[in-house]
Amino acid sequence: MGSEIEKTFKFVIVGGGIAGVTCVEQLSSKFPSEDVALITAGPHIKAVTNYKQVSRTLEEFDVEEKPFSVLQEKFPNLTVIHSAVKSLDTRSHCLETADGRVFGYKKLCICSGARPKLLTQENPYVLGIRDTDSAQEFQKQLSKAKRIVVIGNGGIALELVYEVRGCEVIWAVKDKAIGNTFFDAGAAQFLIPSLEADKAEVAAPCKRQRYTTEKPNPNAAHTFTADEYSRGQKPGGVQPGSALGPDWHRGMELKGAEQVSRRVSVEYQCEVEQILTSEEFLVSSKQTLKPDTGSWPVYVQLTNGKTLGCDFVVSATGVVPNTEPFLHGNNFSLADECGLQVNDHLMTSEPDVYAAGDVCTACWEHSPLWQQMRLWTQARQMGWYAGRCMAADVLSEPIELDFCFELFSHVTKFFNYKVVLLGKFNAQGLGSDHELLVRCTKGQEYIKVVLSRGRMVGAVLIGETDLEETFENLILNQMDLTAYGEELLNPNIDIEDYFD
Ligand SMILES: Cc1cc2nc3c(=O)[nH]c(=O)nc-3n(C[C@H](O)[C@H](O)[C@H](O)COP(=O)(O)OP(=O)(O)OC[C@H]3O[C@@H](n4cnc5c(N)ncnc54)[C@H](O)[C@@H]3O)c2cc1C
Ligand SMILES: NC(=O)C1=CN([C@@H]2O[C@H](COP(=O)(O)OP(=O)(O)OC[C@H]3O[C@@H](n4cnc5c(N)ncnc54)[C@H](OP(=O)(O)O)[C@@H]3O)[C@@H](O)[C@H]2O)C=CC1
Repeated sequence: MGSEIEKTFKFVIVGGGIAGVTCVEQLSSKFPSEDVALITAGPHIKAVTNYKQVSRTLEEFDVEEKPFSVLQEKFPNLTVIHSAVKSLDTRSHCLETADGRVFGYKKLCICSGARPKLLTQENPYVLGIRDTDSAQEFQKQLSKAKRIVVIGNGGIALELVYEVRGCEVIWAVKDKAIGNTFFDAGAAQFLIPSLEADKAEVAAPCKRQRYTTEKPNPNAAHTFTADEYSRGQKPGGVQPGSALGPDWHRGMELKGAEQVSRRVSVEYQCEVEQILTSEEFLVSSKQTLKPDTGSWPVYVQLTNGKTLGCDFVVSATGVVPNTEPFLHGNNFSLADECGLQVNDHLMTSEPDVYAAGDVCTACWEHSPLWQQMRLWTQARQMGWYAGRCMAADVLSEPIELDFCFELFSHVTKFFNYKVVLLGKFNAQGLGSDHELLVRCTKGQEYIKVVLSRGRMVGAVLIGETDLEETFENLILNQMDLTAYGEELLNPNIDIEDYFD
């Protein structure tokens, strides 16, 4: 590092997303007389508001994009540094920002999030969605589009195919059913009619977490390349921001150039073979490819033999943790998907360096009912727990793994239905050692329970089932339910009262 250390802070947190901000709040309030710094590349911070613990593990909260001043006014001991971290030296305990300043730390927490794992880099016709700016760029491109191709079968794809209007959407998934990341084929079958129905006809709106942003920045229309994200660069004067979250599309018209309502077709069990420009397509179509009608700026060749022209491709194909600037010259252990490995105290393999949220990979021995998913709730829980672990370390106090890591729980909304996922909701890791109970009322609810050796280990609840708390208890207390058999889901038995 070239420059002199400008200041050494007791705690430095990198990243102004949910994980980083929650960690900052924890430490700034616990140590009001110590210097705390938040270094973040994005132009805003994410603040959790209206936090409510719904049950032992289920929580609800809203997220708001706020200016830095909100945090600084709340915590006089906090300094917010608006710049990307460019390099880290864990031996000398200091880091350098993109604007050339060097800061020291006693304890560091890396909460730099993740970036879209795009199918291909640097192709202007392949978009990813991560933050407010990339969502606005998507909206801009969509307003001129007649057809888009969405690749991926997880959260973003599920949201987009349902929300986009006025544009034909072709959705290509690797699997036999939609929504593979969140549920099974049965749930997919329950949800599929919603894609065909018009928006107003389907499930009644449900209460859920909200996401609000500052007014859009008119100069902020820029799609960040993965490289820009990972290096925290500053293209066009703007910085990569933190990830969007629930209801990010609310108040944002996701409308294409056509006068049609929702028009979605699904291509199952296929992947992208290659993405071609119109020129490449013309050349190859003369040889082997079967031409699609019309002329499009970009063509997607799928492994099922189809080649589809479209205005642009959305690569909703997961995320890759933003570890890049921190690794060089240090000795961080990385997980397969490149996350910073953390132990049950959220410590990385480097001394005094912690990590939380999307950037890290939970490498402790998990509770049999919990798994990591890169979600808003887990980012908040990890940020909060990392702050507590850092505090305990400084105070030489013992600390046990927080209860929130006992049971996986996620509340969200897909196709306008409330969706609750608990424990091993997709029988993850159970092999054949499980049985499923399912109750489904078309257009109303889908309930699936995963049982292993007579005990409930997971559940998927779609619709207003009101069963989440009862099932959460049954999963946590591991009661033997063998005697109840299929009666567990008998609609004529009020299971809530029964197990109360
Ligand atoms: C479109 C979309 C919809 C989603 N919907 C949901 C949902 O409905 N429910 C749900 O639970 N989850 C959802 N998620 C996932 C959720 O938003 C993320 O898991 C969560 O926000 C991650 O928080 P984080 O703090 O770890 O990272 P981020 O929010 O990505 O924050 C990372 C921060 O680090 C900063 N940063 C990055 N690199 C550097 C650097 N080198 N130097 C300094 N700062 C840096 C960034 O500017 C940013 O402020 C969604 C994600 C997306 C993209
Ligand atoms: N409501 C919610 O909870 C929401 C949560 N999110 C979160 O935001 C983040 C980003 O969302 P998203 O991008 O949808 O990520 P997800 O991880 O949810 O889904 C990625 C999907 O893309 C598939 N995929 C990966 N690589 C390829 C490829 N090369 N070709 C075709 N398909 C591929 C994956 O399949 P496979 O798994 O088989 O690799 C998976 O189905 C995630 O952490 C997600 O959890 C986003 C929106 C809503």
